[in-house]
Amino acid sequence: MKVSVIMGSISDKEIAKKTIEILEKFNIEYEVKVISAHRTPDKAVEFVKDAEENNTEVIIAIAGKAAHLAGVLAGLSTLPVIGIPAKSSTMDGLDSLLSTVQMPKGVPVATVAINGGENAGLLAVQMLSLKYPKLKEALKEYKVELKKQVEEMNGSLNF
Ligand SMILES: Nc1c(C(=O)O)ncn1[C@@H]1O[C@H](COP(=O)(O)O)[C@@H](O)[C@H]1O
Repeated sequence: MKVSVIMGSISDKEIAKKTIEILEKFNIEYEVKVISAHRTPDKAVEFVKDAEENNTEVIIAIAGKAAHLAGVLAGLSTLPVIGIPAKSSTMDGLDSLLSTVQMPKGVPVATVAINGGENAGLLAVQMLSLKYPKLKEALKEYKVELKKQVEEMNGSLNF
């Protein structure tokens, strides 16, 4: 079981960190690579060719601006691809959001929010939990944690 986290550029690193934190919390093996569909198209093809043999079960692609990375990887692979639009330009990430989410039919990319590193990690865990029951249990515990956090917010209301 492995998740591959692919960034279009090292400038997307802070978003990748948020994803990795989640994957580590759930003890999921991962790899991180910089591959650009624009700048290194050959590497994108090569990565997808090897991905399944290397035990990758979910691909997470982070890209800003004209964010074609997730779509290209999805076009090359039958693995689920989660796209994280990165806020990296003068357009506040709306450019990346639209170019990640607006895929033509036949090639879905599960797109999370702009800079949504955590949710991309969690979505990957949820996908894997269909196959690995231990992860399902861990996700249930995570939900309990979330509930506690909201209860604490209510406990500290002070108007
Ligand atoms: N959108 C893409 C792709 C791609 O889609 O292949 N490759 C790089 N990029 C994005 O360009 C932005 C600026 O990159 P630089 O800072 O390296 O110029 C980054 O957010 C990257 O993800």
